[in-house]
Amino acid sequence: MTETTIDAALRVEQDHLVASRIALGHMRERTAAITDNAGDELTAWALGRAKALRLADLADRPDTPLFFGRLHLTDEDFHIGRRHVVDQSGNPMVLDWRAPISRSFYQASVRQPMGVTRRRRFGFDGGALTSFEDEKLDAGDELGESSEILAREIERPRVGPMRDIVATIQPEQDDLVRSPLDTTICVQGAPGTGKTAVGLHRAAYLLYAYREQLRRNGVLIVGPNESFMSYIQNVLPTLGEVDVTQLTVHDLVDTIPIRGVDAPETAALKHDERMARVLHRAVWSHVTMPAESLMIPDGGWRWRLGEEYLHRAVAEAQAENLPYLTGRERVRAQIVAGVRRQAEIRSGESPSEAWGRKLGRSKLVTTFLDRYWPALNPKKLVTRLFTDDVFRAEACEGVLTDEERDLLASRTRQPRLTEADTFLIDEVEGLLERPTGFGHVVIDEAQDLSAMQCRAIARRSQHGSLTVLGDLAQGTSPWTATAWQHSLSHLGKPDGEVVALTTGFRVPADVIALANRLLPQLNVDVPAARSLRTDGLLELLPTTDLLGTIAETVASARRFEGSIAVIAADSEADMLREHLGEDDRLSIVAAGQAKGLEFDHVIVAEPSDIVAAETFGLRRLYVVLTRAVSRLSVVHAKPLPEPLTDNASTVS
Ligand SMILES: Nc1ncnc2c1ncn2[C@@H]1O[C@H](COP(=O)(O)OP(=O)(O)OP(=O)(O)O)[C@@H](O)[C@H]1O
Repeated sequence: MTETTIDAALRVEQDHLVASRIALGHMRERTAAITDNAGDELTAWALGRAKALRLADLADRPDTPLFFGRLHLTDEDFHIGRRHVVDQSGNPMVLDWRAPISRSFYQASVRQPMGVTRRRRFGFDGGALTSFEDEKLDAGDELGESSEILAREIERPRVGPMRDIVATIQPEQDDLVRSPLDTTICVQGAPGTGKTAVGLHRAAYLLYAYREQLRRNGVLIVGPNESFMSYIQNVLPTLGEVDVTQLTVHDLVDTIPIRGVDAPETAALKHDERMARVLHRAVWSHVTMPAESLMIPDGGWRWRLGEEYLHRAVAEAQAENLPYLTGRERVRAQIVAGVRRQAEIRSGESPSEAWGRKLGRSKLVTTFLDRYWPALNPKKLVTRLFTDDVFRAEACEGVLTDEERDLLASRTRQPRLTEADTFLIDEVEGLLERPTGFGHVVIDEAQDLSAMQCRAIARRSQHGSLTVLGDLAQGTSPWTATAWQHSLSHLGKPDGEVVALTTGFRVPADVIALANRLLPQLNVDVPAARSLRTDGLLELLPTTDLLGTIAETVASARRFEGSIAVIAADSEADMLREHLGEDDRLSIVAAGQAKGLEFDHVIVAEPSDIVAAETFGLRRLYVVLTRAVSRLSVVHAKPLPEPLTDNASTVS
């Protein structure tokens, strides 16, 4: 195309963008005009909520493109964007990226054109359309990873929270994003390969493709900590999905105040899967077989339920594998049924439902249940496990060693409950009653979850599916996963498929090459990342004045656009924060908090201290080094950790 035909074509596209924004405005007006005070209060509330969600979905964000691509099929063409936009007569102006036709925008290739003759990608500056790039697939013309628009997108300076990648999702990512609702997938992705992005886009895709199903039970996103949650929290709303629950794994079970801290070996034990067996036994040890008959006065009658009948009622409820409290109710119902049958035989008619309810709730029946199948309080039960030696010994017998059992013992009658205890209490709650489950759960940084944390998630996704995201090489928790199969079993989805992502979109090639030197020593079997990015800067800066060199490096980092982070061992972060200050562009980040985040320029302070600070220190360093989007400076006064010393010289 000549310069002028390109300009003319661009103008036509810009006009289409303006027209689409106007059409979206009309759609919003039509939605706003829908009356929501029809019917009873509940219907009006439901309508009002649906309308508010729809309006939020139709919000125009002037700083993001309404469409980012155009597909020419043999005899029709479509613009592809964030949501459906139709004109006043209902003709499509923009197709939602999640619609079935849009799939070919992400997947079509010269080898498999999927009916696409030409694919156009648009370049944007904020919400303004500035360029386009064509691939004439029918003429054998395909850009793939060499697309300049893709390069610009992954090289752009990062500011603020995470953005969506909807315009440039790559084919292998798209396969994961569009996998069906009934499939659980586990993505083992090297740093910066887009795991988090894929998980969030999958959530948005499922909410579109299975809206009715998911409206009932919803979608949950689980992440490791608050800073990570706030980093990702805007992605789904910009994709039009506002009705999603986003929680840290701690908030998922957060019902009691945490006042204590466990010794490391006690915490590790409490997070071990064997605790599930201990708790199961502790709960069910409360059920005993009735050793008496029950006389029930009812008006002028006295009904008798024999020991054998009651025995059978308890045994059958126990055999049914129901949640504990449902089992208790089952026995109550059997008692009522037994009396009802006698009353029917005696009088020839069946007593009313209200009679049955009253009888079931009577003091006599409840006292009987309290003796043989008592109601339980999860917090009290867990506390008793720590404080009652006999109870603990019985629950742990044959499951834990004596030393392990003793680790659970509390020295006080009122032990201060710890973070690990919240998962034990949640496990007990799950044994008593099934929690309401989500239709789909996305779990990020899943390699760090313990067996008991996985089980807490499993309880909330029993009838739903999962997207499990993580990287075994970045596992740093004391109970970090060593194989995805274990995590998937604890998550209740042993058949989930494990898929690897290895193309890196964040970390420049030189930086990933440095980080990859650590991989052989991380004791995990994962494929290394290859970077799509050949730009970037890596410098190793030995110094005798650590603080001075860090301050100088920060000053020179400010010459470039984008975010800067100084990442240091947790114990040093406060001191550095005091020394360097923080502002819009500069963050001082404790190594323990860096997971999942990214910054244009990362300055790593004294890597050997980061390694020395914890058991999985080398993995922590691997996480820290791979946070860099464009530039990485490693400042050190002590020798570098051994794997980094090979050929270590200033590289740029
Ligand atoms: N297809 C893509 N197009 C453009 N940018 C992408 C694409 N995929 C990923 N990215 C960008 O790459 C960066 C890394 O993505 P993301 O954080 O999802 O990776 P990750 O695998 O979760 O990384 P880590 O495990 O290191 O935390 C983000 O800035 C993301 O926007």
